[in-house]
Amino acid sequence: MLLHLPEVLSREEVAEIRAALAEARWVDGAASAGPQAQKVKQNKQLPADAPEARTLGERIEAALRRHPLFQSAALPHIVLTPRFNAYERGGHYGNHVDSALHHDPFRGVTARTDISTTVFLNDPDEYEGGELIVEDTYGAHEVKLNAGDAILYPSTSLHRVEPVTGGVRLASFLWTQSLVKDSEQRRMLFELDMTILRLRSQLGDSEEVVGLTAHYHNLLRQWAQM
Ligand SMILES: O=C(O)CCC(=O)C(=O)O
Ligand SMILES: [Fe+2]
Repeated sequence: MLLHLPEVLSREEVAEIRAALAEARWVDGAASAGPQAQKVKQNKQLPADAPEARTLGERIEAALRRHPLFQSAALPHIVLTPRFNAYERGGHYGNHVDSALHHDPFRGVTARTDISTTVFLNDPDEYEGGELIVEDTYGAHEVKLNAGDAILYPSTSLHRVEPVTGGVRLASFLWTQSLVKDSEQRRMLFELDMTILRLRSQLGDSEEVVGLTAHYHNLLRQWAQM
């Protein structure tokens, strides 16, 4: 499941984060990729252990955690500290799958990557190219969102960032270990949760709504792993 999260960051937050990124020290992104991804990666990143990356990353994480769709769709167990990348002058990231495990130097934890997230920090008209393409069994999906919006996709999917042929594409990206490892189970829980929300707004806490809510929690109890 690909999910668009609108307005994770406000316009003001985007502007503040971009101002801080303009002052930050950037390094070659290939250094932090595995052997396959390294060959197809051409971008810049903030060093994963840079103090300024931590402060900015924690702002992104707090904003995501406030977003009701993120909670429901990701069912986060561990959110790794968000990182930052920049693509310009033909910068791109060819087809790859994210490494199964990632270490968070700030928290000293290693997490399984179940869900990948990109938070866009530029509007689409600020750069040429730079689409995030995510492949799943239904084909290839092209994603280019407004500044402050985010996309969630299963970390199992092959994906790439097309060359940026004009302007600069800035983004924050991160991985989440979900309480529910299986993406189909997560999708069913998300759809059930959204349906219950709609029913509750129509019917209030009727007996049926309470019954479905019990099913939701009992399924989550079956499937959640910590
Ligand atoms: O820049 C993006 O949207 C995705 C980056 C990415 O795929 C990665 O760093 O693994
Ligand atoms: Fe990736």
